[in-house]
Amino acid sequence: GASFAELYAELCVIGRGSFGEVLKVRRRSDSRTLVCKVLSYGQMSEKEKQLVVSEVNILRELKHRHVVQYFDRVLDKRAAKIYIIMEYCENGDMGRQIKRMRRDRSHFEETRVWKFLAQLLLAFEACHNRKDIILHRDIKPCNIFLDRDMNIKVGDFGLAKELGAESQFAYTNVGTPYYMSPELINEKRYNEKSDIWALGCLIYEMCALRPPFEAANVVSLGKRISAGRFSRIPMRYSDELQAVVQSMLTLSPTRRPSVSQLMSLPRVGSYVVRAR
Ligand SMILES: CNC(=O)c1c(C)[nH]c(/C=C2\C(=O)Nc3ccc(Cl)cc32)c1C
Repeated sequence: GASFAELYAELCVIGRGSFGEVLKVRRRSDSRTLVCKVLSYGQMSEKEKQLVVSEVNILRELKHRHVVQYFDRVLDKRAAKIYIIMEYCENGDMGRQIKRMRRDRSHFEETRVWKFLAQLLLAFEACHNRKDIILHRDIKPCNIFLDRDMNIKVGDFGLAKELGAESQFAYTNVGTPYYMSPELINEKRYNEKSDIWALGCLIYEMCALRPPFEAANVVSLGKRISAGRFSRIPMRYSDELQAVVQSMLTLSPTRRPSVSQLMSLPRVGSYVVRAR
């Protein structure tokens, strides 16, 4: 088939992940601006290659307005690279937005935080309802993207997640696992409720512009998370929002609300726009 360069014009590098680069590209056929994740699989084991193939196949099936849309993939056997073409999100990642808010001493309006929560829950609902999908499990601000209207688009970090786990890759995910849930610290299995914990950390960070649990190193971070104490989100936000964040940061996974319980909250429901 046609090569990557024949189909897409490379515009610039807009991100570097632990797995490769994220390029801004223009599709030659219709001049649409898209994004391309370049994965070099030269050093991958057979198992990792299989993981990439299965991840991409899952990506292709998942179509949801709050999940980053997958468009195409191009394999370059000679260069041992796979190009994954996805939707361009003009407002970049949430991590960058939060940094900008902090720098400008600004903040997200409460209504926008509720809207983000509703959109993230819709994306999770789409993922959770497809038991087979392992897309999320690495929810953090830099994996959440925003389109030109500031709508949430959950990234496809499944690739990085699987590759990073056991690959010889310089898995440069040096970030501190701020959103690690208590059950993960106690080596329990990861489950949907671990996503709810991470979602609670994310919503908390959108309000406080810093994560609920911080520490100098992973060990003391683990202790703080297991203790489960964190300060209230800033007073400009309602007790209702504080209560929802508090419920998602419940230490016991079984007592943490599920996606559907959170979606049934009246304040959340008012922001849930159901596809017709
Ligand atoms: C400074 N960063 C940016 O401006 C930026 C913008 C405008 N978009 C992005 C990233 C993506 C983007 O726009 N679409 C994406 C789809 C998948 C993945 Cl893993 C990343 C992206 C970034 C990192």
